[in-house]
Amino acid sequence: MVRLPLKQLLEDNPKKVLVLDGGQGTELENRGIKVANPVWSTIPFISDSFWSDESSANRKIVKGMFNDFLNAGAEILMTTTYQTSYKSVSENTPIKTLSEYNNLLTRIVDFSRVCIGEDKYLIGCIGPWGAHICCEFTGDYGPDPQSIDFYKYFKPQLDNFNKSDKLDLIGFETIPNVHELRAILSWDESILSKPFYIGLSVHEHGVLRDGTTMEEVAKVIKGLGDKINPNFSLLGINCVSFNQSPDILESLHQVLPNMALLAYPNSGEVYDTEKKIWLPNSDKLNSWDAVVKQYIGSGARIIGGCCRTSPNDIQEISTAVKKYT
Ligand code: MET
Ligand SMILES: [Zn+2]
Repeated sequence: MVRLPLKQLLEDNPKKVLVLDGGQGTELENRGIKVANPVWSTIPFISDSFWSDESSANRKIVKGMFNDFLNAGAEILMTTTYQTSYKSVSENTPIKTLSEYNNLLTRIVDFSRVCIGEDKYLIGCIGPWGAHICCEFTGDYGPDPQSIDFYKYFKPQLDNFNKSDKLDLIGFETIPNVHELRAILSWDESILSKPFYIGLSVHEHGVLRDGTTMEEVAKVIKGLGDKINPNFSLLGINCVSFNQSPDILESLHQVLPNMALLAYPNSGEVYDTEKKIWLPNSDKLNSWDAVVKQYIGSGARIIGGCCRTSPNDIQEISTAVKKYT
């Protein structure tokens, strides 16, 4: 095995902090792929030419993105499968059957693994239920969130990722709603058989997008006691406001001091989910150097960037991680 199992790497080296990549979806957009569509960054993989034509322009773009994140210092990278749920794909693309869907996911994972090589860690990225109706930044899951069948929504993607030996970790990203958090944490090893993390979508005032406090989040986790799935490896925040992210991570650390954390904020620009555009961040208060220092002090073990962060950001993160570990 070229890579130590990720959990072992983190446990055996308590000081090790892994540098994650940046916002793949927005980075693909910067490079000319139109991601503003219902399957978002899955779009380049939907066309047959991506797979049949080795010199396809989109193939070069995706490869180039991974390359630039690697050169910037990323040691753990994600598949661009944030909006690749079976529901989103089968409702919005010509891919309709479960077997075509599995073929798509397997091809994406295999391609991503080839792009990053055997020595880097690969995360199978899974967006929240809310992503398919654009509410991961409001957390508004409708009048009856407790009756949503989250497992039905996630199962096809999970089943595929669980089986993949090319993936080291499953990442549930941008989870904005406590019912969804509870659902994911209720799944045992028969449902989630690979190490996984949960990235919370947190409001700049420090509560989950649906208003749940970090104390309540901690209560959900502590309440599970030893029933918690042993594959639950890290908790953290992603796509949260850059400026507020150190305080938010610290508040999570305060309530869950023994939990390995991860943080990958967005650039601070604000996403308009209707128009699918980014509105500028008028005042960037901190540097990556300062932010990374605080994250590490708050127990972060994986640090990177989310939407609108680029290889340049990852380079700055990587420099800061080296400085503070
Ligand atoms: N990992 C995802 C991406 O960069 C996260 C999106 S958050 C809206 O595309
Ligand atoms: Zn993001």
